[in-house]
Amino acid sequence: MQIPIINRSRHPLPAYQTEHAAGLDVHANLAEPVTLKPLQRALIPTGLFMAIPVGYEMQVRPRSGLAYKHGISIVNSPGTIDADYRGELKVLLVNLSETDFVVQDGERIAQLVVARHETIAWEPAEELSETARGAGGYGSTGMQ
Ligand SMILES: O=c1ccn([C@H]2C[C@H](O)[C@@H](COP(=O)(O)OP(=O)(O)OP(=O)(O)O)O2)c(=O)[nH]1
Ligand SMILES: [Mg+2]
Repeated sequence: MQIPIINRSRHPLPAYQTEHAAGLDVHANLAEPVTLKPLQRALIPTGLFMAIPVGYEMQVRPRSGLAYKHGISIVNSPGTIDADYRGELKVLLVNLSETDFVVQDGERIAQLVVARHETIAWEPAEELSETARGAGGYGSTGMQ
């Protein structure tokens, strides 16, 4: 699938790092580094603008390496980019570690996954079909 994109950053387009990767790594586009103190969050610009085809969404997901090594995650993970959004793609990073983390210009801060989605219409009902689970949840089947 092709997705129209405008790149106003100084960096390459988001790219798959391996042949069958699901996510395209996206770069921070910063005039200067951003320091995230513990539990601090920041909206990191990418300089990218795109037109996702109708019927698809883009998910903005954390990178596991940044999460494991530095406690960097995404507050609204997975972020949702709508097909009708034409603004700049931004990534809402949060520092969940106990030490400062510096986001550098050009750093691969997140990965983008494009997924198909349904558009539904509600069908108001008085009763729902019966199932073995019923209303059980939140650990109702046990923890092991
Ligand atoms: O991580 C994200 C999440 C969202 N967006 C952009 C694209 C998305 O289409 C738009 C709105 O996102 P969302 O619906 O999650 O936010 P909202 O708080 O509901 O804002 P709105 O009222 O504008 O929909 O913001 C980003 O750039 N990065
Ligand atoms: Mg919204």
